[in-house]
Amino acid sequence: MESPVIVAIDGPSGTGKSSTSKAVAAELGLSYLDTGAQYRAITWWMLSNGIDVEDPDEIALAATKPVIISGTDPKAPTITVDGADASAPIRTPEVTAAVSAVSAVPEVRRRLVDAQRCAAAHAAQGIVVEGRDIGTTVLPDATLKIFLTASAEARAARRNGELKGGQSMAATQEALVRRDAADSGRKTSPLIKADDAVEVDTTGLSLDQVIECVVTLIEEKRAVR
Ligand SMILES: Nc1ncnc2c1ncn2[C@@H]1O[C@H](COP(=O)(O)OP(=O)(O)OP(=O)(O)O)[C@@H](O)[C@H]1O
Ligand SMILES: Nc1ccn([C@H]2C[C@H](O)[C@@H](COP(=O)(O)O)O2)c(=O)n1
Repeated sequence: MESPVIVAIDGPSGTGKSSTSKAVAAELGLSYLDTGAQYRAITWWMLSNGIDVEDPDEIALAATKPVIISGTDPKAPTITVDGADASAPIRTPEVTAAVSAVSAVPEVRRRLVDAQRCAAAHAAQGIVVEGRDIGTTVLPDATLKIFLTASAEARAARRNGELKGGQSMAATQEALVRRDAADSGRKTSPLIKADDAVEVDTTGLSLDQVIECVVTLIEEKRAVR
């Protein structure tokens, strides 16, 4: 029997990882895992429980306390923390501002990477997993690795479209670039392209074109297995 297809999609913020991964997984009948949502969920728990998110030792001591569960249906992904729906609170500006610091703590990464590998191992039809270190660390034997990129200007414009004008383009771009620098500069599992990943620059592509490109790459891999 053919082994399930495992797709790793990494890249900086706003390159289209979530939108692409969900659509590709839904089209091909695969599971979907948003690992950024898990780092956001643990960050939300830390902020809600009075943990100093500037103190890596305090974060490390608390890292195993919250119970984080991700639902992997690409048409209705879910995330709960200690049984409560966390899908809205993990998207607040407070969580976005703190998530890079929390996700740089090795104890946080260890527990989430274990959960991510477990989800991939149990996906009977295969899975699309998106994040920052999926191809390099979490699933180094993935069937296909994609690294999405886009200019900082394009990414800021996309984000501002979501924020519906609440922030200037320059401020959005500055926040994106600062988060990328923190995620790329950390010691443990930094954001970096895996040597064997296919880089797709999405700057001049529509979302539908990116989805089509990734589906084609997966079909090509499947055809030669
Ligand atoms: N190729 C594209 N062209 C235009 N808009 C796009 C494209 N890809 C994604 N978008 C839009 O850009 C925004 C950000 O996309 P998405 O959330 O998928 O990015 P991401 O890489 O997962 O970001 P983050 O890492 O911050 O979660 C969304 O509003 C999405 O609809
Ligand atoms: N595999 C991952 C996924 C995410 N992170 C961290 C770094 C990001 O800034 C943050 C939020 O991710 P997003 O929801 O914007 O995709 O989570 C990570 O370190 N490793």
